[in-house]
Amino acid sequence: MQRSAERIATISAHLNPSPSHQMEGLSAANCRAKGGSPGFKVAILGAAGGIGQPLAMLMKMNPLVSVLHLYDVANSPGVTADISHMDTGAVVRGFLGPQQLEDALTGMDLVVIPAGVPRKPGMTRDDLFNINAGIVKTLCEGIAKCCPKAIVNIISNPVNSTVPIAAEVFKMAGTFDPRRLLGVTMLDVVRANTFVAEVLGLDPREVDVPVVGGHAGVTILPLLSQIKPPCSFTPAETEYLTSRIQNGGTEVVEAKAGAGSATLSMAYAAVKFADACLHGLRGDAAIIQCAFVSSQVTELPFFASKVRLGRSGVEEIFPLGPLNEYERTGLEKAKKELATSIQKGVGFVKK
Ligand SMILES: NC(=O)c1ccc[n+]([C@@H]2O[C@H](COP(=O)([O-])OP(=O)(O)OC[C@H]3O[C@@H](n4cnc5c(N)ncnc54)[C@H](O)[C@@H]3O)[C@@H](O)[C@H]2O)c1
Ligand SMILES: O=C(O)C[C@H](O)C(=O)O
Repeated sequence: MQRSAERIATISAHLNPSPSHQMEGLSAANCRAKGGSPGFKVAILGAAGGIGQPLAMLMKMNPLVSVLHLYDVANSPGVTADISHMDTGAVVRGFLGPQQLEDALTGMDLVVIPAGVPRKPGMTRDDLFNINAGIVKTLCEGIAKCCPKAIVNIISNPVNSTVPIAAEVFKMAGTFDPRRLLGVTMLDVVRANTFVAEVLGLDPREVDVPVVGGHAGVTILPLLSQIKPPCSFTPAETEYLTSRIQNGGTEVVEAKAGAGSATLSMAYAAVKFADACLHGLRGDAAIIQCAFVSSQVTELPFFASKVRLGRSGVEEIFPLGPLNEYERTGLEKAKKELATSIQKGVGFVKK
């Protein structure tokens, strides 16, 4: 946790304020502010995108954030100018293009990565691999160099491969700490809570569905037998809910009809997850969320399950707990597909 001491000067430096900001000798650079509130430094890579923009807005509203760096290869100055006018505590700085990546990353406590292309109807997440693998690799090389101790939240798809890519990059750089690398599967939990609450006639805020495995199709495995509050489902309800949760992303991709994939619900989920990471970093007790992490819960090197977040990132990984027959069958299918996706990510960096 660090105190920001250069609040206004940096806003001005990075946004190139227009003359209207500099009337009568007073510019943002010589206002009297001494510093921002104490908190964490967070970077968003891909901050001008469909997820990046609402994510940046929500992170600017988070009282745990003192400095917010918005990096993209396009349009980050405009998004930064816009977000920086919000009267919340975090200082916002914008960074544009690869030559500013290192400045964007230096000193960060948490880096959130939604950079990359989204799906169009008819595509799988794996169809994004060819473009997004290289993007995530480059960004992670920057993290290894400039903020190797940062917690990294990977949103870019296919998460089942991009997280292994990040791990390999960090291993090659000698900076890999498995506790600090987390694939964001929070949207699956958010969807599961919503859909289950609909079926049961409950408030979604009172429902907690563990979702394990990974983040694509059959690798998304909701454990309906372990929901809180404890409830039972008919076989038809189990089938409907599992299928809807596994295909929630495709539901949005088809509804957007070529205009991208989930952005607003994802920004909400990303901020919920990033906030949990920040509470963990602050040392708050019992911060537990599902995430796709380096894991020994199964024989696979990466797996999503409930984890406890703390000052070092992932401090405990919980076992899957008792599964029913339906979930055990789902787990075998999930592991088979996950193994291929993980290997594809590892191979991409090693080749
Ligand atoms: N994990 C999840 O649950 C989840 C949910 C939704 C979307 N996603 C994924 O998130 C990614 C982004 O989705 P979106 O809808 O925001 O896409 P988008 O196209 O709207 O935005 C992506 C942004 O990334 C930027 N970008 C491209 N290359 C970059 C680079 N090298 N460095 C920095 N920024 C770069 C683009 O300029 C753009 O602003 C996609 O891969 C999508 O599949 C994941
Ligand atoms: O479905 C997608 O391609 C985006 C994301 O992974 C989602 O689950 O919404």
